[in-house]
Amino acid sequence: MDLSLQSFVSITLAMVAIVMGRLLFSWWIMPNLAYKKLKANGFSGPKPSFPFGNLSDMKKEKKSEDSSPSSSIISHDIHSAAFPFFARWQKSHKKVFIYWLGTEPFLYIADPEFLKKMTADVRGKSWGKPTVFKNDREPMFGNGLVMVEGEDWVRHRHVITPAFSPANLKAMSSLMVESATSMLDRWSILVNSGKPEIDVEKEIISTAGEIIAKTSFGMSYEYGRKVFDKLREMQITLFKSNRYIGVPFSNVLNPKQTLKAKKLGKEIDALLLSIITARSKSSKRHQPQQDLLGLLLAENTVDGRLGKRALTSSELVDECKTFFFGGHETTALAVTWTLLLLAQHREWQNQLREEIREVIGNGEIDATTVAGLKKMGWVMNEVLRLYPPAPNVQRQARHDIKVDDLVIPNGTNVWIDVVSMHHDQNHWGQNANEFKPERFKDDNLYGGCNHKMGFLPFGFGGRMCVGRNLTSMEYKIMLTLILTRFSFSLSPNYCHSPSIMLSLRPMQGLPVIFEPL
Ligand code: HEM
Repeated sequence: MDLSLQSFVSITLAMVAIVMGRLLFSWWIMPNLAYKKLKANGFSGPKPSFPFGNLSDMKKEKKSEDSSPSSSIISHDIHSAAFPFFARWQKSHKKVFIYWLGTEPFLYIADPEFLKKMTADVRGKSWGKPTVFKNDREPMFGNGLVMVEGEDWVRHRHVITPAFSPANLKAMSSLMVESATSMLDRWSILVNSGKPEIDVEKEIISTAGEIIAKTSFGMSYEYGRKVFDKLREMQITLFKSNRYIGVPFSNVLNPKQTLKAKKLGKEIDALLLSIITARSKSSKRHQPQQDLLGLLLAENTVDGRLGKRALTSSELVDECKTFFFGGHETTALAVTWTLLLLAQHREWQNQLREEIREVIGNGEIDATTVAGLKKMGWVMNEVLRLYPPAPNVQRQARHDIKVDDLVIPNGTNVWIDVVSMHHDQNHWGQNANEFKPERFKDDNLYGGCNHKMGFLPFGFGGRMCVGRNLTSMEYKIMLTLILTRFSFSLSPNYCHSPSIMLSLRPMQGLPVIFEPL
């Protein structure tokens, strides 16, 4: 071998060794060090295997659950349907244990008291989000509020919170009424033409998508509709693929989808940037637009008040995507699950109609009037308890956290099982799995749960959902409009299969039979 070939081979071998060493370090040594520290606290958990961790078990169990013959029986005791593996592991490892997503260990928590002790002294800016999810959901959230951390999170939250103030939300109610009314007009045409059965899940998700696009970046704008269509396409592309979160090179398993999502991501960013640039120019001459982007732009530039804290154009792009992905499906699923429960409990349809008559009568449906619908608020809370659209909350520790005499080490991934806590009879009583909106009558915040961390539909602490008031308004507007136009019952074709696809959704849709009032 001549000298230059020899040195080429040695350099190549050295580079391969460095790459292999780095991979070994990040996929084997680091996770195992983290695992050892966590395990030193005495936590147990299911046995993982490299490189899938416990994912194979999780996927297998989900499949067998989906094809269960009992899936047509309607039970609200859904934990073992939504998370069969967690329900099974809880039997051997109780409510706090370690499991693995690929090469990443996670601390699983379904015990509100443990959660309270662990989170009491950690401020919003001191929480991180698990790196595996940040990577996986990068095309959806980028550096938007859901994923940013530390001082950046404080800066983003500062600019964004005022956009969701009651006064600003009020201005959005007419957009909601408009979109929901055109959905119901479509339903009326179907019902009147002898097709009273409608799969409401798809309908409501697409209407909520339209509403969030209008309220986020203004669909009436030149590029608004295009952004909306591409955002939906990206969502389908990302979640159609069989995903192996935490497994090395998992993106390579679906190269086509990964490339398509990347391409769509770039196109969406470019379109949103053109909207932002056009708006920034015109807002100097006109009143700010009353959608979230318009409000953020105004907040960003008021007399230079925010100075260095202002969001950059690319951060604003990520926030628009965050509102779309974080805000429409969750809200739509809250309405969808409500239609299931109200179809089963027609006495509650009547009670809500009665309340609408008393509170709104023939008046206008808007932010102020729907705010007076108290019973509807109990129903919303009870639905979010039984069928939480965000079925888990994830965090990553950014420093060591003490829980009594245990230490949860810096870097620990945390997975909080909201579905389990919302159905726990130890905290909600014997009727935990029954639909009883009246439990929120005298305890609007906690529904009589005996633990303050037992009801977390919108998360907790400083990082609690920023869009919860927008959701409450949209939910009440949609439901009021539906209840005043139709009564409804469940179709015999409905198959009860609550499943997790990022959100908690009815896997086989929700066919409902409508009768005009
Ligand atoms: C039923 C509807 C909704 C549910 C169940 C829901 C649930 C959640 C949950 C569980 C979190 C995580 C909180 C935590 O980590 O403790 C969250 C955060 C967030 N949500 Fe929502 N959400 C809903 C609607 C919305 C809407 C309508 C928007 C915006 C238009 C929105 C925007 C966000 C944002 C930006 C965050 C991140 C907050 C932060 O980290 O500071 N959400 N939401």
